[in-house]
Amino acid sequence: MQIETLELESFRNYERLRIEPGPGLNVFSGRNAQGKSNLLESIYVLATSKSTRAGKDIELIRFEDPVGRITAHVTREKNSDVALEMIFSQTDKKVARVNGVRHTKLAEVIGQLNAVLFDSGDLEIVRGEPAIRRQFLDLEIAQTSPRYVHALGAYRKTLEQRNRLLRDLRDARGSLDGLREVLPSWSAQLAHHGARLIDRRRLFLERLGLLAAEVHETLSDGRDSLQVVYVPSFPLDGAVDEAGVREAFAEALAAVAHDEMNRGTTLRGPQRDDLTFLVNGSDARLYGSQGQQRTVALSLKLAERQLIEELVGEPPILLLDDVLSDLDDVRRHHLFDLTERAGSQTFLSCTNLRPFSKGVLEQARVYAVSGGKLELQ
Ligand SMILES: Nc1ncnc2c1ncn2[C@@H]1O[C@H](COP(=O)(O)OP(=O)(O)OP(=O)(O)O)[C@@H](O)[C@H]1O
Repeated sequence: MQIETLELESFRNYERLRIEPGPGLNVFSGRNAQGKSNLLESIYVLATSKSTRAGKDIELIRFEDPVGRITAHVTREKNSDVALEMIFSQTDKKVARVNGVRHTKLAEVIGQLNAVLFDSGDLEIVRGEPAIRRQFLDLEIAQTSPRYVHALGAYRKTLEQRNRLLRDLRDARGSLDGLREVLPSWSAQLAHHGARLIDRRRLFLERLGLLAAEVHETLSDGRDSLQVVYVPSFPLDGAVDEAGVREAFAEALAAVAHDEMNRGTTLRGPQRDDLTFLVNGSDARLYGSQGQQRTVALSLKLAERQLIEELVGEPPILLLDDVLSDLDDVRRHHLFDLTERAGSQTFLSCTNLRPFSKGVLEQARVYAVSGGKLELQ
């Protein structure tokens, strides 16, 4: 999968831009606030229809302009080449075109181009709150599993209703017998939808954990080991499949039902899941150095890259937004080596070229970024 041409029109601080990136490493170097992240963001938006930085689509349109546009010509090994276009307007909904055919349902566009973004925000996956790790899990699994997206929606709805019931029971101080009678059926529904999420998360993490451990070993030059541990909110007790998880979940809910009625909220389930990243056996969130935490985040993203490749049959595009600053020389060397061997077209932003060896720069296409303009070096 490769972007042959990328064109931006009134996107962020780019008035007009057209580039023909190389098939391997593309480096975008420049001072702060020149448009490096904006450029990488445009590719991510084209792939996923969402920005991780913009709260609203109109933030993507260049100040004062009515319409912003991203266009790319993508060659793919497994599918025919594709022309992608995404248009943002101050007044209308965003529109995407695939080979000139207009789509307003963006779900039909996602997946035409696969990209994995690594930016400084990903560090929060390691050191932030559990909710960030759950969001990471949900986003990554959703990319390749529409079934998971459905289960997630159904679970959230059921959880909301069950919590409302528990609040009613708490506020009525147990006097509403009729309400208490319906709790088991809500618990069964919750266990039904929740088991699907938990089972999928478990399988996904098994695969991602193995891949991330391999990448991590290479990035740390064999010095640090990584273990990704799934921490569900109740013991899975050897449950081997979705039915087993459902049973364990239902039992866990029954065991805390009294407590839940007193507190007015659901105390077990995937909304309380967490992940632990063990580096050499210690929790990286609590004991890891910043460099080690960054290496864990980078390993997860590179593992995700590999998983997508396994699922779609060709390597996705890699977007590395200012990730070199906290890696030592050894990790940096391995990162370049890995991305090169992986065969992913890579877009990397940085503030200077010092971290690169001569050999890497000779192979790369290097652009200087200044004030929303690019110059090929
Ligand atoms: N919608 C917009 N219209 C015009 N300019 C914008 C828009 N959104 C952001 N900018 C400008 O883009 C610049 C930031 O660009 P970007 O985030 O790509 O920086 P960067 O080169 O990656 O810098 P850093 O190294 O600090 O991360 C800022 O000057 C900001 O004002």
